[in-house]
Amino acid sequence: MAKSLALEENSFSDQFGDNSVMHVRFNFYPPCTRPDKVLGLKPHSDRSWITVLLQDEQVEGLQIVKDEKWITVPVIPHALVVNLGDQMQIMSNGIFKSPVHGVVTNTDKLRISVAMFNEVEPEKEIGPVEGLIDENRPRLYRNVKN
Ligand SMILES: O=C(O)CCC(=O)C(=O)O
Ligand SMILES: [Fe+2]
Repeated sequence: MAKSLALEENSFSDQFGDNSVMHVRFNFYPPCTRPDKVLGLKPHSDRSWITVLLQDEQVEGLQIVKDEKWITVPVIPHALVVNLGDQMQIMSNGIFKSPVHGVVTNTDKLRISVAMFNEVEPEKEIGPVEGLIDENRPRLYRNVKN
């Protein structure tokens, strides 16, 4: 990803710290009689730098905002969904986006997913890579900790 922006290969990974963390969350969405009223997971963006998601093989539910519209992420058996999070948006000074997404419920089927969040070391400050800040693209984010 760094190379695709003509940066040194380790420009982002240098910011991860020696003790970067991975959190894994198992999500269970029971069937719901009122999917029009009840969300499985409210709209959010992930704070990670990258999230790898194993969706339920049979039941759709994940939606993502693209061009101001909600679109359903299709279920592709044995495929992983790779999603960028806020830490990558910050380090890339807004070039890589951390999309807003959420999960809708289903009237008659339960749904399970497994999300793996890769995050920088908790006490490490991250910020936009210097090479991505210039007069045309000013610094969009201050330095922050996880
Ligand atoms: O269940 C899903 O497909 C998405 C889960 C998710 O966005 C999350 O755990 O942050
Ligand atoms: Fe998420």
